[in-house]
Amino acid sequence: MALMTAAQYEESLRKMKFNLYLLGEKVANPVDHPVIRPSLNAVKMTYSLAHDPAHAELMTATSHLTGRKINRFTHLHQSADDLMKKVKMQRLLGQKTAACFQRCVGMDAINAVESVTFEMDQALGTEYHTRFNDFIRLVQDGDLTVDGAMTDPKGDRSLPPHKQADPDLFLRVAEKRADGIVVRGAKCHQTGALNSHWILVMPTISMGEADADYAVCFAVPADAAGITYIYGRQSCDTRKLEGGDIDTGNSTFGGHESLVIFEDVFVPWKDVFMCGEYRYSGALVERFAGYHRQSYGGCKVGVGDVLIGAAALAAEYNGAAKASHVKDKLIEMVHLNETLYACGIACSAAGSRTASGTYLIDMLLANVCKQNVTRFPYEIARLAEDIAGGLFVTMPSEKDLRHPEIGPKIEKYLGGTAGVPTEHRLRVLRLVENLTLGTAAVGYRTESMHGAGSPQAQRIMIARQGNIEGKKELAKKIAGIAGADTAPQ
Ligand SMILES: Cc1cc2nc3c(=O)[nH]c(=O)nc-3n(C[C@H](O)[C@H](O)[C@H](O)COP(=O)(O)OP(=O)(O)OC[C@H]3O[C@@H](n4cnc5c(N)ncnc54)[C@H](O)[C@@H]3O)c2cc1C
Repeated sequence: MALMTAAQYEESLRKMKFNLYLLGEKVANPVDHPVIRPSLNAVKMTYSLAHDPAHAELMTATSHLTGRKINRFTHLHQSADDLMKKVKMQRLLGQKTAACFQRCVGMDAINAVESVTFEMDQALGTEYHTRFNDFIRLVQDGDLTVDGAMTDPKGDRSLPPHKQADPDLFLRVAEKRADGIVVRGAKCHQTGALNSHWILVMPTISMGEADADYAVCFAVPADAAGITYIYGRQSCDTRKLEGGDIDTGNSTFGGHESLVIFEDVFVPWKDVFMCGEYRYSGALVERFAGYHRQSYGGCKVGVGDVLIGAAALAAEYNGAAKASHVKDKLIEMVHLNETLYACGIACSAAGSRTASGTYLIDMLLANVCKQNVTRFPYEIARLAEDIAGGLFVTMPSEKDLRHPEIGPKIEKYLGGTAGVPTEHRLRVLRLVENLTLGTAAVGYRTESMHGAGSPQAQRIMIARQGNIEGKKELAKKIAGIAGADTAPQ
């Protein structure tokens, strides 16, 4: 089986035995839990669209390892065209779900680990890449969802891992055995962890020699013994427990994040892809972050398309659609959204081949892409809130709308343009709320800020790759400045 159906994917998750806590209670069945279910539905879309002939070109690829047709989320990019198709696929899924569909972190992680392990084996004579290819075959043939786990709790941000008051604040190798390693620590903010079959753990920062125990990369079944999940709260999440389908804004799809704790988890050597080679941790972090910064030039754009559509509908439903400032605000939203897309496509088109054959995005452009992502969705959300009017945060609940006595009063007083049902107006306003302040704002706003690294992380990469010295030489030549300067650097 190289392509699972959405139903097979759901069944495969039912067989997982997660040790999960949500709202202070142990959850035996995450698949049917009303708080979690929308996030499963979003990942399911990555499976169902792969079977739709209309989307097969974006959603599937040919494995360079087996020659079989696989889901693009399990593919190792073999060309710049593959990189561009990835971004287009992410936009499509953002449009279909208006939420985080979670499968990108694993795709970005496998691509980063593949090229780095190749380079490690070439330089060090290790066998990490051979092992990793076996893991990739498993993922591709089984059409598995992988959680890309990079972010450690990090404790005191001014201290490296080995200087933390608690040695487990970065995930580490606690014991090396003949048959494998035992790891301890945690990963925070893990997107889609409970919708994943495997976790691919990577180091979170560039490490030095004293942190060699923390320079560890491995894969582990997501329900392995010793792993505990504590489900992350999202704004307005308990609305999903109230019944109805208006107040959630998007009752079908969502995303999720989780705190994942590893307490002496055993990993056999076959699934270990870095263990102490601290010099390679920086490259792994940079490549994973680079791919993920590219990803946002697709997924956030697709979600942005839905938000722009919702704002346009809100204006139509309250009679303001023809106002020139509203039209101009919608144009500005499109301009910002397409700028993000242009960045995602550009860093893909300018991608290049790594030593392993896997294609890597242009790092400078991917970092510029993400830097824009830390800003533009906020502006798009601001404009959507402007156009929506205040009702999207003050309107009564669905239960009030359905109430025999007060429902008709809501119908009468909260209607907009004649002929548009009040319920339609309220539904679209709840969607705006969902994307700007509700559960989906986790993905659309704060993940845009911090996901794939906080803004400063991109500025460091831009400083490193921006070639200011080269630009100075260009200016000197044009200005007719010859010879060396003595000005302090
Ligand atoms: C919705 C969401 C989903 C995510 N999904 C995933 C996922 O699937 N997998 C994954 O691995 N990670 C994931 N992340 C984690 C993401 O990569 C981190 O949030 C990001 O790297 C920032 O880390 P932090 O949240 O610990 O913030 P912090 O490190 O606490 O940063 C807060 C601020 O402090 C600054 N700062 C931090 N350290 C230093 C320092 N040493 N010196 C100077 N300034 C510093 C930062 O620049 C920032 O301004 C997700 C995050 C979010 C919000």
